[in-house]
Amino acid sequence: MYVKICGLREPEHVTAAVEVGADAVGFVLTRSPRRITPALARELAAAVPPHVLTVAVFAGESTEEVRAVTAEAGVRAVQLHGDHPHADFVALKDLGVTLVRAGAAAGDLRCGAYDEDLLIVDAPRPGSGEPWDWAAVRGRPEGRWMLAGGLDPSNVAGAVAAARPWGVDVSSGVEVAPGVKDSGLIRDFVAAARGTAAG
Ligand SMILES: O=C(O)c1ccccc1N[C@@H]1O[C@H](COP(=O)(O)O)[C@@H](O)[C@H]1O
Repeated sequence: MYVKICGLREPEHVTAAVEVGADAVGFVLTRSPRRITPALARELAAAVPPHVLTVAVFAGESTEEVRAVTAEAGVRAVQLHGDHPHADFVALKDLGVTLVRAGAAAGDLRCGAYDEDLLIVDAPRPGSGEPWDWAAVRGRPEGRWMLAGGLDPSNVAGAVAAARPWGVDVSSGVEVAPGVKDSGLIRDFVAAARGTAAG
């Protein structure tokens, strides 16, 4: 089970995510209580070992802005929310980073349909922490896709059983307040997602 922890802002939480075995860590570079500067993202990404993917999260910015900010942040993947056309993903191919397409369950659910490398199937309002009907997508997405939206340590195992994703992505569910992560919740989430939780 691939696990991405998103919206990280503090070195201690990046370290916690890496230590408990997260596969990817996300930095939000778009409008959000979790937004950080490209310079801080670069600093945080520099401490992440190469086997963990560093992801910059955008929502609706132009490809020119995505390109410039990604270079400044020094990350290895770009995650695009919003109604980006296929052409935007094609235009970003030469960045040489992993491209992640994120959207609600209403869109095209085939990973690769837009030349992306990974797909995230999310709630209608990304980063809101609102659960949705995860079971409704079971059997529909194809390829390397992550389930997101309202996941937390207490519900992720059930969500995985219901939707059968390749991976999971979380932000709000490992926070004690909007934008404030908790290392214990990060640990619990990764364990629960992989079915290794105690008790
Ligand atoms: O986390 C944010 O603030 C955010 C803002 C804008 C676009 C995407 C954002 N995060 C993504 O939303 C989901 C997590 O949602 P939740 O908070 O766990 O319900 C995930 O894909 C994040 O990468």
